[in-house]
Amino acid sequence: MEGERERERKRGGRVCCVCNKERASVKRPKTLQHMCRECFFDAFESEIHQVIIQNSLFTAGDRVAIGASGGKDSTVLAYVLSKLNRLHNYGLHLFLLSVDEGITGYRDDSLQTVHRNHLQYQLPLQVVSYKDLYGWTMDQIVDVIGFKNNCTFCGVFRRQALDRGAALLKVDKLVTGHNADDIAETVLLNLLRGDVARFLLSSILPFSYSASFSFLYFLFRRLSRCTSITTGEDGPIPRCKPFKYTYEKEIVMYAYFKKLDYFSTECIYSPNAYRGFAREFIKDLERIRPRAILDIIKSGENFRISTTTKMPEQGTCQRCGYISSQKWCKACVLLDGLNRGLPKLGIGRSRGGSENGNESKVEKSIQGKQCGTLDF
Ligand SMILES: Nc1ncnc2c1ncn2[C@@H]1O[C@H](COP(=O)(O)OP(=O)(O)OP(=O)(O)O)[C@@H](O)[C@H]1O
Repeated sequence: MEGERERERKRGGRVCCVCNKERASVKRPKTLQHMCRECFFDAFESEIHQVIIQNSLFTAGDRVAIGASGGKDSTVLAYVLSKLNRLHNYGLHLFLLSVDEGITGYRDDSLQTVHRNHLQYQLPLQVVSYKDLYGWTMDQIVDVIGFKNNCTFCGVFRRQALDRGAALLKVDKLVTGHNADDIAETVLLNLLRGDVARFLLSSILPFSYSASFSFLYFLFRRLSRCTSITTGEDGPIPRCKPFKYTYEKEIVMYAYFKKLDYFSTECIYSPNAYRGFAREFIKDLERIRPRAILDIIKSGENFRISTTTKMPEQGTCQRCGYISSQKWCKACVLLDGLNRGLPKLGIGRSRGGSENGNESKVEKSIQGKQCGTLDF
């Protein structure tokens, strides 16, 4: 063993810290360990397996839809989940589920990747489109709403489209490729948008108690939801994030070394400077201290809603039957605005006319969702 290390050192390289035989060709971003490719693949896959087992994400026989965008995260997820399913006999029936938002020059290209993945991984594919479900493509929505609030429409519509596609496939669960960086980023963004410090301060003043309480309630609800590995258990289809603890850099490395076929262009309608800034900030922290990503997730997890807090009652939308705590679901409110030529109606700019216009000021102030939040 020592001889092997010595020989490698003389050749100017390092030996893999796991097998102690092969030349290390990877420095794991999460642990900074030097590993050979095969040991990196093993470590990467077995960590995801542990997350799946420890969190009881699936039950044998489950039908599971993988939200497939053609990007690196969902492509690696489809590949790894198929592999683990075979290797550990999970007994899952896996499907690819794609939402075609109708974004020319972006989603049409990435969908071609998904079609190839469907053949490469031999997984059945279901595609649902905004055009079929809502009568509008994102290109058409951007024509009327512009670039500023289009992510709100896209996020709300995608969330529902995934549920509708999952219902068509009759699946028990939906998994998405949200990774540790995405989750840390969302925790940070929710804190930045919510201005916790100010609200914590005002919550000690009696006259502003109820406003502060409702604000913290919404903030904590978002924080605990965005860090939960499984969400939507009270909704139509539970959603899981098997990559909750998987670093983005490692997903990219894995996809690169495995030569997986994925699409890597950013959405043309989502410049989102604020999220980009949070992303850069997290990458800077990671450079200094790789654990920072996991620590931020941990902090988000620690914001829990007290079990005595009254949750809003979950009902169904009177228009389309989708789950909603209001008379109309958010997608119907947005659609109503679009169809009436008042596209800003549902995004908190105008209150007029909406049958659903009884949302509190507090909820409105935090509902401007950006593309890529974990709320879709
Ligand atoms: N159009 C879509 N159809 C199906 N699933 C989607 C779609 N867009 C996003 N998702 C799911 O949501 C996850 C996170 O989406 P996000 O928009 O944040 O993309 P991302 O971080 O670039 O992920 P990816 O690399 O998989 O595109 C994706 O990994 C995928 O599982």
